[in-house]
Amino acid sequence: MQLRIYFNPAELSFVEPSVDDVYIVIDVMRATTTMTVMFEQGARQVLAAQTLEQALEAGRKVPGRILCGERHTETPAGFDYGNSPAQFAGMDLSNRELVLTTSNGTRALFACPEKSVRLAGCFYNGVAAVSQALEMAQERQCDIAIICAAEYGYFALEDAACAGYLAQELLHQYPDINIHDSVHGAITIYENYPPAMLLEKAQSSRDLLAIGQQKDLEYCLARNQSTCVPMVTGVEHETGLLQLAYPASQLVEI
Ligand SMILES: O=C(O)[C@H](CS(=O)(=O)O)OP(=O)(O)O
Repeated sequence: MQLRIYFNPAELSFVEPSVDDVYIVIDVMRATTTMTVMFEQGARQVLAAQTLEQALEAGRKVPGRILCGERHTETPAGFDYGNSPAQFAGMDLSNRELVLTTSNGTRALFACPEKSVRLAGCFYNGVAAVSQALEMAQERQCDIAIICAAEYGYFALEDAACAGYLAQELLHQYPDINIHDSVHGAITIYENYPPAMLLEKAQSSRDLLAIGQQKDLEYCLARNQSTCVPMVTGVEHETGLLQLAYPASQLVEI
């Protein structure tokens, strides 16, 4: 079994990513942290949309869906909520369906091979995400890839550091895994930029602080507070949105 890390979803277009591998997509600030919190709060399903139009259409099709997301951190017109994990942590989402479109995280899910196993990982669910990925990779006898969502196509320090954290945990759980050069790089980044340092140095932290979202940072930078691991379970045929569920008993297609 091999582990590779992609620091930017665009790297996938230079290789032939295998549809059989298990992909952990990381967008620490904030999409994959937000998804994890949504399921913690009881959500039945989260539908990831690439565009605002797709999200609005999915909301129109099924009354009762909650429309969430952002563009440049702002809640788009016609949406119910933004992309704040702290806000969702205060809501009862029992049995609700949410539609989510964000600048980087939801797009990264779409960048992975269609029909591949995709898990949403972050500091908040780190150990659980790694355990789930490992279990699935062992069952399928496949490799694991960690995809950093990055920031508008640019390297994002917090995603790379989180990838290093997950890789360290994976090595702890399965020391025999073969690691690619990218893994050494990510672990070095994590060792030099643990969450306390990311709070100060990561551009995304500074951006969230500037708009008064410091509460979000408490969720995004906290390690292992959740055992929820959102997973892509299929595609909604009418809209093309990716369906994410947790727990596995709610799996739709895969
Ligand atoms: O909502 C977020 O934090 C970001 C938007 S931005 O990159 O900070 O402008 O979206 P995400 O897709 O969660 O990275």
